[in-house]
Amino acid sequence: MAQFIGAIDQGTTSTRFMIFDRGGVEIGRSQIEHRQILPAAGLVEHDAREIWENVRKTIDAALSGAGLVASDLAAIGIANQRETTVIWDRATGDPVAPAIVWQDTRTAPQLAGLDADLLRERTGLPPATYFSATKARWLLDTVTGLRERAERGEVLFGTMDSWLIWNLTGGLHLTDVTNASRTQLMNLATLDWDPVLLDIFAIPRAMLPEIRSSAEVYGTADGLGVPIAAAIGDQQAALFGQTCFEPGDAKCTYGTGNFVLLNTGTTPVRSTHGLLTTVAYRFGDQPPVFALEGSVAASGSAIQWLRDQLGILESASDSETLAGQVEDTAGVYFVPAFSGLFAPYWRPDARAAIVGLSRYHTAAHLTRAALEAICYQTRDVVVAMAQDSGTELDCLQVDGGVTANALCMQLQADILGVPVSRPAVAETTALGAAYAAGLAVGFWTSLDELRANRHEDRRWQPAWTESRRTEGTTRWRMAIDRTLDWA
Ligand SMILES: Nc1ncnc2c1ncn2[C@@H]1O[C@H](COP(=O)(O)OP(=O)(O)O)[C@@H](O)[C@H]1O
Ligand SMILES: O=P(O)(O)OC[C@H](O)CO
Repeated sequence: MAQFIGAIDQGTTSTRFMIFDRGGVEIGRSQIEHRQILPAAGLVEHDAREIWENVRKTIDAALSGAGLVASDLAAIGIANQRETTVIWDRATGDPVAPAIVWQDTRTAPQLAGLDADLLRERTGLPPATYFSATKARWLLDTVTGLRERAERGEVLFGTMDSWLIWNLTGGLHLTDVTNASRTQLMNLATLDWDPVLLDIFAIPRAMLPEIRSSAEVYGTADGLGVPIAAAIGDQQAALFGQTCFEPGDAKCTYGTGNFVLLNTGTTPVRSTHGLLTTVAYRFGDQPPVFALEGSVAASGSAIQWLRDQLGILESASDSETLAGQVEDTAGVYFVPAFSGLFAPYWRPDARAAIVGLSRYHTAAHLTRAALEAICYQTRDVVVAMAQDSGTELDCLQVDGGVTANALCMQLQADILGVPVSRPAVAETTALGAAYAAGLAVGFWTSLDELRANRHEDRRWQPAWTESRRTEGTTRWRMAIDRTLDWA
């Protein structure tokens, strides 16, 4: 059998292809950033064609960089940014419009009048611009003739997993259950498209992909001859890559946003504190495993904003050096509600605010406030999770781009009041997709094998006093209040 597994990690800011061996050790990688298309305030788009080209380029580059060929891969798994919506022409394969990214808030007017209780009951999700349903509807209502073409089955809807599977396999139209659970069109009880939801959002069923499990052979990648054996939303993939296989296991991934997921086992737990109920993974015909999720829209993107829009950082990693020049934020709080506030607040009317500024403050204070914001937002969802599930974390397992920032991880332990643990393989999203694909083709045969692959790289202990933490969280909450009722 081939000795390696490949994983596509198609994220919000970049696309990676990673190659792992049986011990979960990285053997090769390639990564390409794609354009963030920001046509107006609140609008975030991607070029799906560019993303597909980057997938092809990263596969080729990672293989050649590692001195391997496609036949060295036993399978490929896909992890992807979720909710981002692509509609493409079935005959030509061309996207009909730019992909609408999960952070995009253009569909806020659609939220008025939606039945929140019905949506939460059927989908585990509140009404929000975040999910795919309003985005697909917006395209169908806005692109001339698109609705009629969708009803005739001439155009297809998909999240990034579907778009990539379609292109990789030369025309299979599939999604996995974790991605489908983020469209707001799938019923959590039946794990199928729900006719009532399709009616509410006016989505023709003819354009929807078939829902499959997260780990099974869907088809073979054209030109590579390698089975595509997993598709899983990137946050669920990170949960899997962190080996959070038992109810009560949780992780936080810090990328463009923050995403805390708690494995709740085979029974979905309904949130009353602003969290999402979502599918964590489903393997073949085994029962699905569910998760509670706290999704935070902007975390690493606040660092990108300081870099790209304000120009006060050369690179994201400079944030650690700059913020380290000051002892604290000297009373500054930065709430990066660029896309409104997601969990646990769900306030599309919120917009970002920086409060507490005086002439004394410098770029260092602002950058430190951005790092603290990443951590306060995680704390907000961890607190909601404890209220919903009764699970008090004794340690937070972390991964994602921002965890390279040791100062930020120390602040996270300080603000949370529990230790923070980073694994040796920080690319847990790609690793989770690789694990799922490897299990599907028998490359790995048990979860214990995967558990044995996890090693801690570094642990941060809380250093703040309880009173400093209380003061910080109280002021943070006051800053949150100042962002509301704005958009
Ligand atoms: N050293 C760092 N300190 C703070 N933020 C960082 C650092 N390195 C990367 N980031 C942030 O992490 C994000 C990229 O992380 P990644 O896991 O690749 O995200 P995604 O999967 O959303 O594309 C970017 O928003 C970037 O600003
Ligand atoms: O691409 P990431 O890592 O920012 O994750 C995005 C999430 O999947 C959005 O729900």
